[in-house]
Amino acid sequence: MERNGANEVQAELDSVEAELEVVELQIAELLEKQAELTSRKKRLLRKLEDACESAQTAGSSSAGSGSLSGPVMTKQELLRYENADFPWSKELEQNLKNTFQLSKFRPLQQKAVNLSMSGKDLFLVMPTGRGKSLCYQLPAVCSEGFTLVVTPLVSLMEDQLMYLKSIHVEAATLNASSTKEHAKMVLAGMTDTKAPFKLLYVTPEKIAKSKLLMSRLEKAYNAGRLSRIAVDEVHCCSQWGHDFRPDYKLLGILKRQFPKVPLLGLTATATSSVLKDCQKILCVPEPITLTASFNRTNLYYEVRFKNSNSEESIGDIASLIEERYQGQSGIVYVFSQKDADSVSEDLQKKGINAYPYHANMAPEDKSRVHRKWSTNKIQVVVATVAFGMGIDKSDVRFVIHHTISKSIENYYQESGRAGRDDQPADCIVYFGFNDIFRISTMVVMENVGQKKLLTMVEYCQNVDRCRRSVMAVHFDEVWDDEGCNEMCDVCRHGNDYITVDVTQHAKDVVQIVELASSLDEKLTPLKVTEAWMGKGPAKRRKMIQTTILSRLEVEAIITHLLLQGYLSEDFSFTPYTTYFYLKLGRKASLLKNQSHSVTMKMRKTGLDANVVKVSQVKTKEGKRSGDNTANSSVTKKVKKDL
Ligand SMILES: Nc1ncnc2c1ncn2[C@@H]1O[C@H](COP(=O)(O)OP(=O)(O)OP(=O)(O)O)[C@@H](O)[C@H]1O
Ligand SMILES: [Mg+2]
Ligand SMILES: [Zn+2]
Repeated sequence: MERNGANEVQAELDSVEAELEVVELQIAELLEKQAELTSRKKRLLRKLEDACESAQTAGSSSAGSGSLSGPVMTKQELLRYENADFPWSKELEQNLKNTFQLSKFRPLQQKAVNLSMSGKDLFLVMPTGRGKSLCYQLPAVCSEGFTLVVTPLVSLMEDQLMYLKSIHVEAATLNASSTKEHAKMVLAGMTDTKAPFKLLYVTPEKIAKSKLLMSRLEKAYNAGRLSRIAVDEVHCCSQWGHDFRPDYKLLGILKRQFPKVPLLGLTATATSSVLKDCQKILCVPEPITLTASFNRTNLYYEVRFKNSNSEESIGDIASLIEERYQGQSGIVYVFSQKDADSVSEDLQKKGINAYPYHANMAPEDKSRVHRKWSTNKIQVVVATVAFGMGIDKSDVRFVIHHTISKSIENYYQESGRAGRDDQPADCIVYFGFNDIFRISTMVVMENVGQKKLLTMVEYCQNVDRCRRSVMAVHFDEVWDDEGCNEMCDVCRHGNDYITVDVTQHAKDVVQIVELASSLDEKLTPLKVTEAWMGKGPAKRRKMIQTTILSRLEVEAIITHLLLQGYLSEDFSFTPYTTYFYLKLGRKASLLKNQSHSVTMKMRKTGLDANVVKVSQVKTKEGKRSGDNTANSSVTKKVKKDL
């Protein structure tokens, strides 16, 4: 009797505990939702504030030219720097036209130049290819003495020197490959009143390691000849940035030793927390931050599904290049050096003038490919991310990602090589299921590697928000959906989505993973996919619910479950490789709750009434059909199974 009583109590206790677990997860979900809403609220308040302020100063601030911040000046005060009535304005104007041969400033350039000419410390965040270099080159030409420019790569330096030489601006460089005589000449030139150069480019290593350089800089400083310090790619200071370089950490010495020299930090991608970190590292007390809108209006963003069959995606890329970009210049970014070689070979076989580029090539081969591509003798460079910083070809009409990037920042930067001439250009990413895990195991050691990768996956998987708005939120920018102008696949193909209930699918997949774990087995995403599709061992098939969905659909749903936390990653290390397995995520137990449902937004194209419609978002017809666009084909078949 007593024993029975104890059993009953135990059973009730178990059930209460299970229920409690579900409640706790629901609380966690709500807290997540609260955080998201709070951040949206903050953004909207900022937007409102901006709107009120610009209404007060009607007409004086140009829309879309970016936002400003900084403790030293109010927005009102900053407006004055947009003007051309400074003592140096005439000289700037003349040099802009005659030396740089540019007809007018681009948004924010004039303000940045004026602020720097006034001796202010400045962080300039401006999308790649917008013309950050001019913001220190022009002041350099119009100031006494010289500007010290810190650049992370020698190739970047050489490009700039070549360009400056072509417009007859004197510039010099000091790096590891400088000869003794050259270095001697440059060091002497730093205090020469005849000013043999206006810009001196150095690597951060030089500052960190060369006492001689520091002592000459000090002399130049005391003689009033060090007019400005520019730190290019300033995000390299911060470990949170996407391109951390240890030597940048030591650059604080510059501001500490030369406090009166204005410093200008430049970057294309830095969130406010990265900038704060850079500010601390560089010892700049109160910089003004100018942030140009990240929005590159001439770029069309698109995501396409990549089939696990690589032949198919190469064929797709080849016909795109042949049909849409005939005779036009472009880049295909790939995951690895091996991929660079094989993809370019495949494209060559299909008659496309493509060449590989990766870090492991001999330096002369790399520069030959770069040169030939720059002069249009090669149409397509098939490259790893080694082909990155400093690529400044203005007429790149397409950047195709054969594999997703490892973060949104990286994607923004890489795709941003397109359309620097402001003419229309396309940024297309091929989104493949297996690539997620290839990259995942590569970034496993990085602090926030997984989190960043998942934001990229979210960008690709998403079909219910403008691609630009996804980036804007990521870059902390206030976003207005009209800013896209149908220049992304989501906006262009109409806002015609439905929400599909995938609860039963989620339960089936979770059951597969659960079963494996009860048998002490780990499943890779590929194994989960195959098991669910009924391709696993016959004995196992009887114990699970298999599906008739297509591979792409299965992959889309598993990706969704991973992004939503019903599944999560489980790494395993061997001396040779890292394995990615799927395990139950923190939300998996929510599925035990009868009332819990999992939904997924999908494009409506081709759907009929069999689909479980939870809510129909909008029904505007798209301008083009979106068949090759991510998720469209998924929805077509989900209906069969639902
Ligand atoms: N006011 C302007 N009008 C027209 N073209 C300009 C203007 N300012 C700069 N450019 C051109 O824009 C191109 C890109 O400039 P720059 O290399 O400075 O970009 P960036 O912002 O430093 O990009 P990245 O982040 O890739 O380094 C150059 O070819 C430059 O000549
Ligand atoms: Mg630059
Ligand atoms: Zn859009």
